[in-house]
Amino acid sequence: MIRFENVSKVYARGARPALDTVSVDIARGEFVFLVGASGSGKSTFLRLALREERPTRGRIYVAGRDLSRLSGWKVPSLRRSIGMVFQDFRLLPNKSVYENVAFALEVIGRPRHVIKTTVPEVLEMVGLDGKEKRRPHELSGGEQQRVAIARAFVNRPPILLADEPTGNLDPTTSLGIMRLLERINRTGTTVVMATHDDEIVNEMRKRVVELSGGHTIRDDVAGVYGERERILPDVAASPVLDAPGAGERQAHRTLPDVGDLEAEAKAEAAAAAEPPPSTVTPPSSAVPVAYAVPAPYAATRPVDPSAQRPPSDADDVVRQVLRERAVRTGREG
Ligand SMILES: Nc1ncnc2c1ncn2[C@@H]1O[C@H](COP(=O)(O)OP(=O)(O)OP(=O)(O)O)[C@@H](O)[C@H]1O
Repeated sequence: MIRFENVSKVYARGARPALDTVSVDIARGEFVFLVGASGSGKSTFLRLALREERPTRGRIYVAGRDLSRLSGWKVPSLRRSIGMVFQDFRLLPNKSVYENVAFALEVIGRPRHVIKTTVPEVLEMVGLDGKEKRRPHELSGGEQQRVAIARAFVNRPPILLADEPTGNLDPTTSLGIMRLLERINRTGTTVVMATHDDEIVNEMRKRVVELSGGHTIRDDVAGVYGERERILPDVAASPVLDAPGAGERQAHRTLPDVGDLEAEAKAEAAAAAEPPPSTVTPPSSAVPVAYAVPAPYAATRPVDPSAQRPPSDADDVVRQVLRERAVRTGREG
């Protein structure tokens, strides 16, 4: 479905390649995490697949098309076969939830009666029925991302690309978003997600392609985020020892059943109402285990200011979680 053959990308003459001889083959229906430090080439990979950028060398095939032979007028048709989700949601601020999703169908000329039936269906699928009339600023971050996913998926593209879709969300909300992406993947859609989020990658156990300095340094069928499997092969699979401090974080994460939108919505609401993490006592069964493991790499991408909305209790919790993560990352690194 997506095939990179010895692909290199050099943005400016003399610059280090953003991607260097990368070969990756992603089959129809796969779910793939693209991980790597900031600047390793993840977004470049996604932009090349979207034909937003052209490779300097190598061949790229997407949804049966050889992108090197794709003439300009066929690019919109390629893009219709790819849904794209971003960290900062990129919703139209003056349009309602319904209009944001409908817009994606209007621009490709779908008839009004199709839009009228399709939009409510997809909004129900992402758990936003009842919120059709709200504007983006009247939604939580998780809800805004659900709108963005609905918009990306409403045309039922065979491929969904997501660039840090949980980067602005707290852990519980992120899990709800992951469940949604997983559900979309189960409909047969190929999902490729660039992320820094070690918890999510470790939890999902999907294929992991790791980039470093533009090179592919790892391609694991059911991988974890960082180096731990190679360092501590015996403990890496243990849920309690899954990550340094995982016990503390576990106290904030209620894992809803797959497909249970109501439970996911409740979990998000509970996360927003929860006191900051530092005031929560971890359950005795989840006592954090102290062992020295190098941090894989820091989540260095800053929260995008364009994604900001009026402050709420949920924002306070998110800020607190991000602060704590930053402190923890600094301590481990
Ligand atoms: N438009 C551009 N012009 C010049 N250089 C670029 C451009 N986009 C990216 N780069 C460079 O290419 C390299 C890879 O960047 P890329 O954005 O693909 O990394 P990334 O892994 O997505 O990083 P992050 O996790 O921070 O988003 C970096 O060195 C970056 O500075």
